[in-house]
Parts: sequence; structure tokens; C-alpha cells
Amino acid sequence: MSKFLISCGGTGGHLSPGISLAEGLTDRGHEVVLLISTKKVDARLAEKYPQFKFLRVPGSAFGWSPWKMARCVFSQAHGFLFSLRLVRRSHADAVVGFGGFTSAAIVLAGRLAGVRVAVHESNRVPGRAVRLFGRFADRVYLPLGIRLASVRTKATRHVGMPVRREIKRLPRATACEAFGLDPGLPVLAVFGGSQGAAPLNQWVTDNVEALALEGVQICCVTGMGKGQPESRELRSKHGRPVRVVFMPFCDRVADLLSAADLVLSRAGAGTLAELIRCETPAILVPYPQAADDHQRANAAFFERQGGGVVVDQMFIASLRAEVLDTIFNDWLLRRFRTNLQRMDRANSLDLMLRDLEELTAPPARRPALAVAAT
Ligand SMILES: CC(=O)N[C@H]1[C@@H](OP(=O)(O)OP(=O)(O)OC[C@H]2O[C@@H](n3ccc(=O)[nH]c3=O)[C@H](O)[C@@H]2O)O[C@H](CO)[C@@H](O)[C@@H]1O
Repeated sequence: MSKFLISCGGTGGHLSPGISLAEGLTDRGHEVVLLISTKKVDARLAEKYPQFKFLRVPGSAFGWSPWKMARCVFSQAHGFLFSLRLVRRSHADAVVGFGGFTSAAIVLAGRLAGVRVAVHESNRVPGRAVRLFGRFADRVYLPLGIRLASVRTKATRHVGMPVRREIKRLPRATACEAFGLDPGLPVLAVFGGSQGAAPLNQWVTDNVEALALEGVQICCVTGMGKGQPESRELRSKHGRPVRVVFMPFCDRVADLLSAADLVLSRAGAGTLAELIRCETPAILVPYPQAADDHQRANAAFFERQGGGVVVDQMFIASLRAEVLDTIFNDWLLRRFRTNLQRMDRANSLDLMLRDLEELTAPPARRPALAVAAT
């Protein structure tokens, strides 16, 4: 049995794979502590998993303004001292960082304390933390087909994105029931990732009546602080009741994605992995300000494999036609679903688990051949 510190805070896109890894490791008898940030979204997602121990680590994101830079340096230094004490006192065998500003301190502390260090990147353009710390990590887990010049080939593993256990395709009728939706009418889910997406929320407000007239139900996750919970009944042009649901945060993502015939979404790596797992086609509107435009790269890969289509945010005005053309096209939706089934890398978590066990095994027990080495 080994002890792992999993650093996965700052956003749902880091926390969700961290939780998935924690589920897998504890099932195999290992001990885990999850390190998260002080942001509200981390607390909101973590509260669903009382079986795990979560610790909040000081730290804040890097920014170019003098104030943000100073705050980042100060809080990272604080986070580093906290992490160093934690690594030493916990007698951890390994530190796993899922990227983002919260991972920097613990990964560095782990390296200095001499424990095994692994970092995971879920996006198709690796972030600053992985580019920086990947060079001295024992393992760097990357999406399929992505290479990092700064990382030794020996340390690289292509594993993809681990997905939480609860995320799976559920029967559509019961999933609809969970949100009070009519399974006899099409459902569009609008999902802006863990922070929500104001332009997508605005698009729903502007188009909800026109879509309801066509009989399209909407379930919109607005993001915390970006809307209030609300459930409305509108009428289709044939007089049929059409449900429209708004919620700031969704605790039942598997239900949401299984109820939806189509999802309108940002292109965060976690959301894409969950769309694939639930076989739900999507129209993706990548967040234009994402670091190094990584959401555009994520979305383009999803589209190339045939899971849906990408619409640039500057063409948001044309979305209603795109949504209606797609959601009423059963042939196209079936094609997307068939492709999504092929896209699922159900073994991402297994690959990571086996590799981490190999990494933390006493030298004599390490197998001669590395799993999934690339
Ligand atoms: C603006 C930005 O830079 N976003 C980044 C952030 O996205 P973000 O944090 O939005 O992450 P993802 O879309 O990757 O994943 C969100 C996760 O939160 C969960 N969830 C979300 C909302 C909700 O109401 N309930 C819920 O459980 C989702 O099921 C999913 O597991 O991290 C991702 C992974 O590095 C990146 O690809 C994104 O580009």
C-alpha cells in the first residue's frame, strides 16, 4: 500500500480527474489525500465526496498585472512551505499534480523531499505548470498524440483523461425525470464547464422562447454566481408544455448528459471526456481566452473524431439554426453517437493506476517493462 498526495485544485477540470484517480487508488488499497484550492468551485465539487480527505493549499493563479504577480509569488511561497511540511509529515510515497497553479508548490516540494513526482495534462496544448515541472517529474501523463519537447520520452505516458466512476450513460427516460423533463421531447443541455459561460447563458436567455416553440427543452447549468435555480414551463407551437431548467451547479452530470440529445458546451478537457463517456453529441464553443487557446485544440480534436461540431464564439448568432438542424437530425445524432463510442478510452484510469503502482513499488518489485510506455 502506498500513500499519494493528489494535487487537483483550482477548477473542476483538475478536481474531477483527481477524484477519479482517488477512487481508483483507494479501491486498490492505497491511501490518498486530495489537495485543493480555496476557490468556491473546489469546495462545491468536493462536498460530494465525503469519503476523501481534502486539504486546502494556499496559492493563486499567475497574472501579468503587478498586483496579481505579487499575490501569486507570495501565495506560492506560502503554499510551498505548507506543501513541504505536508510531504515530510505525511510520509507520502508520491505526489500527483493535475496542473494549474495549485500543483506547482506541491510538485516542487515533492521533488525536493525526494518522493516520486507525476504530473498529468488533460488539454491538447499543455499548460504552463506541466511544461515547467514536467522536465523533472518521474512521470508526465499526456493526451494521446501529444508530445512535450521538454519532457524525457522515458517519463512520458499517453493515458488520456480519467473520468469519475459515476459518469456513465444512464437510461434517458430516468435521466429526464431527474430534471422534470419530458422524455418525449428533445433536450438541449447547455454546459459552460465548472465556472459556467456567460455568453452561453446569454444565448439561452435570447433563444429560449424560439427553441421552446419548436419543442426543444433546455437544461442550462449557468455556473455559480452566474444565475439562480429556476424551472419554467413554456409552450411549443403545438401547445405542448416545454420545460426549461436553469441551475448554477449540477451534481448529476451523468443524468444531465444522458438526458440530453445534444449539448452546447465549452471545450474543457473534463467535459469532453464526460461527453464521450456518456455518448452525447455536442456543439462546442471553445472559450476564446483559454491559455494558449487550448480549448480550440481540444474542440478541434473532438470534431475531427466525429463527436460533434465546433462553432467559434464570434458566430454565436448562428447557433440557433445549428442547434435546430442538429437536434432534429436523428441520422446525424446517431452518427455522432457511434463515433463517440469509438472515441472512449475507458482504460485511462487503469493505465494511470498501474503505472503509479509501478512507480511507487519497491525497486525489486518493479516490472522490467513499463506499461503504456511510448
Ligand atoms: C476557462 C478554462 O480555462 N477552463 C479550463 C478548465 O475547465 P473546467 O474547470 O470548466 O473543466 P472541464 O470542462 O474540463 O471539467 C469540468 C468538470 O467539472 C464538473 N462539473 C462542472 C459543472 C457542474 O455544474 N458540475 C460539475 O460536476 C464536470 O462534470 C467536469 O468534470 O479546466 C480544463 C481542464 O484543464 C480546461 O480544459 C479548461 O479549458
